Amino acid sequence: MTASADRVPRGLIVSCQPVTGGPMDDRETIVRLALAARNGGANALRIEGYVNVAACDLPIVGIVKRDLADSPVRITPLVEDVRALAEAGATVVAVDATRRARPVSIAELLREIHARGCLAMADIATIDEARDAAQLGFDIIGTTMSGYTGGPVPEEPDLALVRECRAFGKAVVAEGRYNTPSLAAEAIARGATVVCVGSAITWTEHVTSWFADALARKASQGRPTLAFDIGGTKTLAALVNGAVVLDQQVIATPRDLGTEDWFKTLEGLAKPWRGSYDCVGAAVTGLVANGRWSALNPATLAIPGSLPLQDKLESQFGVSAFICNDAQAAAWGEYRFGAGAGRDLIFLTISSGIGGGIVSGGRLLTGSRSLAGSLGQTLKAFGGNRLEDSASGFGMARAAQRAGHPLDAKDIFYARDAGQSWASEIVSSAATDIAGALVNLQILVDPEVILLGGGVGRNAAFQEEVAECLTHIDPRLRPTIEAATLGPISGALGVADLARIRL
Ligand SMILES: CC(=O)N[C@H](C=O)[C@@H](O)[C@H](O)[C@H](O)COP(=O)(O)O
Repeated sequence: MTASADRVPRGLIVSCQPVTGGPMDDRETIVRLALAARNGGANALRIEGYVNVAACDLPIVGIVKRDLADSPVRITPLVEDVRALAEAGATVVAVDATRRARPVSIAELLREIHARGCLAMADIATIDEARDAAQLGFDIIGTTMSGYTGGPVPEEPDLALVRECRAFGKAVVAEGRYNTPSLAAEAIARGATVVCVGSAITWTEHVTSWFADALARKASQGRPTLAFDIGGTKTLAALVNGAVVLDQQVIATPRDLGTEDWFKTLEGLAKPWRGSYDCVGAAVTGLVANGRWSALNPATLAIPGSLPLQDKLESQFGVSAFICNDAQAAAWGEYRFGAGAGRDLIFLTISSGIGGGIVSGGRLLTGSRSLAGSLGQTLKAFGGNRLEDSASGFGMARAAQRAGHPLDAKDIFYARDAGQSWASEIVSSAATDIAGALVNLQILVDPEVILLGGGVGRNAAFQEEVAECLTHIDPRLRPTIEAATLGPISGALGVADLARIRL
């Protein structure tokens, strides 16, 4: 271990930075917070302002915060800040090391930190910034700025970034939104050298608001939610209370997605219910990540670019909004109010396309990129077609077209029932593909039940064919298949419930 690594604090750093201008924002209170943190087991402190740094006796990560007119960089932006912190006795000097416009280069700040005999900590937001900092020669990388360089601040800490930062062989400080002991412990499990906690320990205002908000949310439960389900063909708007749809309207999905007119159309649908709801949820086809909506398969719905739908809905309706992939929302709907009834489940909708959602351990799994459960996008073979290309309603219609029968899925089923062999072959082939995918899902996720929804998925003949394929599978690997029960309202019920949980 190098001499500098020896001086890096371990365990817990407590950030003692009272809310600026708040009732605790004075030096005496900072010192009291610092002493209390030390008595509780903190090994070091993160302190803002060189005067405050001088007043405390634990190893200190010192910073100076400034609001500059021409740069968004706030943490220790100037060489004179580094100097003052070092003179005040900081062990570590932390600087904002994000790739944003700044008055002084990161390299210059780093030189000064080391020249003054302090350890240098880079407060970064991305893995590329971490790499830059490691290459420049910083001793410590902190995830401090993750979530704070634009867009809505996430609720969870960036544990994935902690793990990635380990690659550079530097000490890693997990910092930012480690608001519970178990999240802090998880950061250590992911390879953090030390965890820095601020708000949850020293921001009385924040901790108080967490409790106050939770109580207010509870008090508002039982109020209706405005829910949308925006699919490739239909858009449904509903006023929902728990499992009950109080009212609903359905229109063909307008193609001017994301335009002002389109938002006006949504507002028009919800007009009769104005004033009756206090949050809005939208279940949408395609990919939803960080409140933005984009297309996974533009053939289903051509969503223009990456749409900040969550924020837009919030400003359009003036209440808190939540958006989610439609199949994931439907999985949650079936779990809360439908055939899932509290069981670990996978919900698959097989209609014009194929979507899916996973609920495990009482949580909707969305995954790191919100792809979890998107079965239709899985490849049948590497470089080959997606499952959706062959086994969906559209896929079956394409196969029928190739066989000289330009019919949709519904008519293909009629033809099959009428004994047409070409139709039987198409249905069997789709059912076989789906059965294989279901076995793989069972092995990968091992749910108690897989629920089939959508026009094709709920077709009795299709379900029989799938069941027939599964009889050849080892019973230990064979999934339990049931029909979903909520039908076209599952996504709206699910997203309304998710929106309310987050409220
Ligand atoms: C982004 C930024 O300016 N973070 C600041 C850095 O000094 C502080 O406001 C945070 O409180 C500190 O990072 C600890 O994080 P949390 O309070 O979430 O435990």
